[in-house]
Amino acid sequence: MTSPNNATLLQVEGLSKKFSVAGRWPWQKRTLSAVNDISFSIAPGETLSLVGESGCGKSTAGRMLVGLTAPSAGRILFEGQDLSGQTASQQRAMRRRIQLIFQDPYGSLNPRMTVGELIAEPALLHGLADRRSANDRVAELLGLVGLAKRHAGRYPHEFSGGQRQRIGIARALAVEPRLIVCDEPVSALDVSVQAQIVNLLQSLQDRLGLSYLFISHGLSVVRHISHRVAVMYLGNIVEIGPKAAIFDQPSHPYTRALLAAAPVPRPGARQASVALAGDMPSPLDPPSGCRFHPRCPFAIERCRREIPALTPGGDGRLVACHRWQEIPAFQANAPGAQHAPKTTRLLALYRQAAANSNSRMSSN
Ligand SMILES: Nc1ncnc2c1ncn2[C@@H]1O[C@H](COP(=O)(O)OP(=O)(O)OP(=O)(O)O)[C@@H](O)[C@H]1O
Repeated sequence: MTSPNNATLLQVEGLSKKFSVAGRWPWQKRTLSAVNDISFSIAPGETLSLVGESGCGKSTAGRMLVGLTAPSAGRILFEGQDLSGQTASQQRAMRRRIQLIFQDPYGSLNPRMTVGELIAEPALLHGLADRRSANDRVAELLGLVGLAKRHAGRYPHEFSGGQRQRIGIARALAVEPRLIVCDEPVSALDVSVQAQIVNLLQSLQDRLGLSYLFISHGLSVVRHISHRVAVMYLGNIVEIGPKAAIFDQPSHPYTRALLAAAPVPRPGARQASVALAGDMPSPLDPPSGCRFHPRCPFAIERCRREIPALTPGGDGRLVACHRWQEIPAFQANAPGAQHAPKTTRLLALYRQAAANSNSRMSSN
C-alpha cells in the first residue's frame, strides 16, 4: 500500500443531514438527525474508512459527498472548491470526480445493456470518449479491473457477484474520478472474492492515485485497506485517526466496544458475547449530551449534559469523549495480548468500570 501525500483532496466541514419523517399521525412530522456536524478530510491517494453500527449515518454521509443527498448544513470542499457554491454545470464537472460504488452493483446496472455499453455510457455522457474511441476505452477499463475485452458483449446477468462488482468499478473509473465512495463494496461477496476486490481497489489506488471513502461493517477489511479510520456513532464521529492508532490503541469507549465485539480472526479463539450493551438509540430521539452515554460504562453526570468535542487524543487521532484520558490504557501490543485475551480483558475492564460508574452516578 502506498502512502498518501499531505495535500487535501476533500475537506468536509460541519456536514449534517436531517430527514423529515412521518410522525405517529399523518399530519405530524418528526426530524431524524442522520448525520450530525461531521468534519474530516481525505488526501490524494488516501483511504479513509467510516465504521460504526448499522444506522449510524455512514451511507448518508457518503451519499452527500456524491450529491445523491443534499446536506442540511455544512460544506464539502473538493480540490479546494465549495461544491455548494457552484453553478449546475460546474457542479456536474466536479461531481464526475467523485464516484460511488455500491454493495450490489447489479441494481445499478441496466440489464438490457451490454457491459461494453454500460461502461461506455458515462464516458460518452461526460464527453470523455466518442463513438469511435469508446470501444478502446472500454477494453482498457475492462483490463484495468481484471476482465477481458470479450466480456464487453455480454449482459450483467451472465456475471458472478465479484465480476459485477468489477463492472461497477470499471463504470466508475470511466469518468476518471479522483475519489470513490465505496459503500459496503464487498459485504455481499464470498470471503475469497472479497479479498480479490479489496486487492483490486488497492492496486487501482496505487496505479491511478485514487482516494477512497470506504464504508464498511467489516473491521478486518477496514484494517487491511485503510490509512485512516473514522468511527461513527448515532450520526457523530466519535474518534478519527490513523489506522494503527484506532486499532491498536482505541481511545473512545465506543471504539473499544466495537473492536471487542468484532469477530475473532484466530481459529479457535473465543468471541466476546456482549461487549456493547443495549441497542443504539433512535436518531429521532437522540440522548442529551454525549450520544453514547446511555451505553457507556464510563459515563458520568457531565456526559449526560455536555456534548464532547473532538479533541487531540495522541498518535494523530481526535476523540470526542470527556473521560478518555481517565480510562485505563488499552495495550493491544502488550506481550501475549492477542485478540481473544484482549477481548476478555476489555470485558473485565468494562464490568469493573460499569460498577464504579454506577456507584458514582448514584452518589451524584
Ligand atoms: N431517505 C431517508 N429518509 C429518512 N430517514 C433516512 C433516510 N436515509 C437514511 N435514513 C435514516 O438515517 C439513519 C442513518 O442511515 P444510514 O443508511 O446512513 O446508516 P448506515 O450507518 O449507513 O447504516 P447501514 O450500515 O445499515 O447501511 C438511519 O436511522 C436511517 O433510517
